[in-house]
Amino acid sequence: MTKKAVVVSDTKSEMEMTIVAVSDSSLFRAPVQKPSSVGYRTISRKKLPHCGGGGINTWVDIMRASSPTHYKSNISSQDHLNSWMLRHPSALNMFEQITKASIGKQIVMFLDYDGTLSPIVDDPDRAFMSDAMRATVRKLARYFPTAIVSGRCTDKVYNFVRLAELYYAGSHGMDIKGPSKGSQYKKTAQSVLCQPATKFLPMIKEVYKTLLDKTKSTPGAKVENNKFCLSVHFRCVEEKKWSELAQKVRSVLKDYPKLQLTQGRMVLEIRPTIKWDKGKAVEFLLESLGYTNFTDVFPVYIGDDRTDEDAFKVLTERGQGLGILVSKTPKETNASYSLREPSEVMKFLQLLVDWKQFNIIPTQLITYA
Ligand SMILES: O=P(O)(O)OC[C@H]1O[C@H](O[C@H]2O[C@H](CO)[C@@H](O)[C@H](O)[C@H]2O)[C@H](O)[C@@H](O)[C@@H]1O
Repeated sequence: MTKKAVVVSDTKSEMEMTIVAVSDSSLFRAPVQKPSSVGYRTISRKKLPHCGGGGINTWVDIMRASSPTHYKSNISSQDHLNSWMLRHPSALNMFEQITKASIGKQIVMFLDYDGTLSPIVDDPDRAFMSDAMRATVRKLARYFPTAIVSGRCTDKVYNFVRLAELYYAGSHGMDIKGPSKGSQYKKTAQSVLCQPATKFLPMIKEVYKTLLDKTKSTPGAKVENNKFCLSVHFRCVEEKKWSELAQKVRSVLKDYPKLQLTQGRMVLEIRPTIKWDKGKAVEFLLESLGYTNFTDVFPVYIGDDRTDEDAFKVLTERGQGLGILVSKTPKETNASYSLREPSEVMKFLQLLVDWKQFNIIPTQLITYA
């Protein structure tokens, strides 16, 4: 059967309202149309070259690719955005279809933190979420089991979010904790639910100290200890120093083949080489919540970063629920939908609350068209 979905773009253009034909089964899947590689960031989320592999230039290219100012498109950026929006429509405009697809299923919410609940800022220690966002997430958790899935360590992200009723999967899912109080969805008295990388703790501590020492002479570089993983931030490092910084990180990691390097938004992330990521954390949490049956659950994952792609991919592969990428610019993604920024994430979460609380027909809520 074929349905028609109204896609309304944010931007003033001929694409403002487009009727797209989508089949029932493809509505919540990754887009059917294969994206042209022209103008897309082609640096994939694969691991960065380790000590042996890839020259220093490869590293710097990868660092550049994570900076929006370096993003270059061969086609007009407006056309590019419009075509991307057709394949990843705004979750606000698709709200009715999303809620319809969830009927008869329990929605479970997975929310990334940085760039999703809080705006990206220069100082990682000051990435606060607004009180309004906190109040919205609190309401959301009353109606739907809700988990924060973050690259930060669980304690740190908890200190930003400060909602005891949520699940937290910190360190890219390597430190999963259940609600400490106030959740009807709490399934067990245990607080720590899963820590698959415990044996790496001494190594991570050692590398943290070495990286602090090695990078202290690079102005603007910041090393963050996320317990089971580390972040080396280069957002505030002058571009001409990126190569030097990459070289320093590389020289430290060459002695630790059991650690791998991945990349986030202007950050190099160091983590154990275990087969565990945000996608695995989502699967673990769904099982912990008792949703082993594919037909009774509708997971929704919202995130902005490359590490969130592991979770989007899991949902796409399971053919379950949907992923929403938070981005203002076109990016290669496994997510089906998009939201432009944290303020839109808040609107979407509020729509879910209103829909559940007041049973309001979603179209009455949508004013974005
Ligand atoms: O999975 P997340 O919750 O998105 O965590 C990923 C990284 O987020 C933080 O860094 C990012 O946000 C900072 C504050 O806005 C920004 O300065 C930085 O450039 C971003 O990469 C966090 O500090 C990292 O440790 C996380 O790995």
